[in-house]
Amino acid sequence: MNKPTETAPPALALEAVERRFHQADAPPLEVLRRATLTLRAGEIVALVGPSGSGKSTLLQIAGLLERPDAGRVLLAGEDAGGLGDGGRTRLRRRDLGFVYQYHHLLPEFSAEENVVIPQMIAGIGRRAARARARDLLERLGLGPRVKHRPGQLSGGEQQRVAIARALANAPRVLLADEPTGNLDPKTADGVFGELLRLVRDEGLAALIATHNPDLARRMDRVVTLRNGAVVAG
Ligand SMILES: Nc1ncnc2c1ncn2[C@@H]1O[C@H](COP(=O)(O)OP(=O)(O)OP(=O)(O)O)[C@@H](O)[C@H]1O
Repeated sequence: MNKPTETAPPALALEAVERRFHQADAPPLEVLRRATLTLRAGEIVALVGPSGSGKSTLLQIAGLLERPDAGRVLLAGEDAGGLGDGGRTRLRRRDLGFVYQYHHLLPEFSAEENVVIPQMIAGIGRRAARARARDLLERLGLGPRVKHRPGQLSGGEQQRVAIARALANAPRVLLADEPTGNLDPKTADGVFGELLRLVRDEGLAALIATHNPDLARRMDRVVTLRNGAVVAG
């Protein structure tokens, strides 16, 4: 196994991240309180905690989709805090892939096109993008389905396409929010296994929020959030 050297910066680091939401007639809601966590290259980490503990908010901030009120987010050692919106978009496109509970695939495009399009947005030529899409979809067992549109695929197949799309641009870090939460338990188990295998094969780091303790146990490490603070991990 390729071990990163001790001096390599973590793939993702959150340092004392705070996020609060203002409320009309009440003190601000403190959603993240000095949340700190580090993902080493290739490490797969479960993010768990009760409903409302701040998991989705933390993933939004780690994914550079929201800014923290305090604290820092570093991707491969690069501090996203000092960047403008353009720089953050560049970093997000280069380093991050996302999988959500609902797949958000483009319904009028085939499975293959759904995986090709984000690559073309990133400047990759159509031929290379198509080869990458085919490879990922085949590795997810979707070889015979690449020309199907999302509406012609099962829920598990749609979520596999969403996984291929997230990995298409070879990100450094995968962020996932209940990636199999919308599937029945048996399908969820299979899709989750595929996700873990592909993430390991590609050597990515991953931070995956889940309510499912069985899925959390299959990851390298578990980080627990309670009331917006990291209490274990
Ligand atoms: N934009 C917002 N404005 C106000 N409050 C918000 C906003 N986004 C999230 N919250 C609040 O922040 C808290 C944490 O929400 P978050 O979605 O991060 O929790 P979670 O751990 O992902 O929950 P779940 O497991 O139910 O998905 C909740 O109390 C939520 O109502």
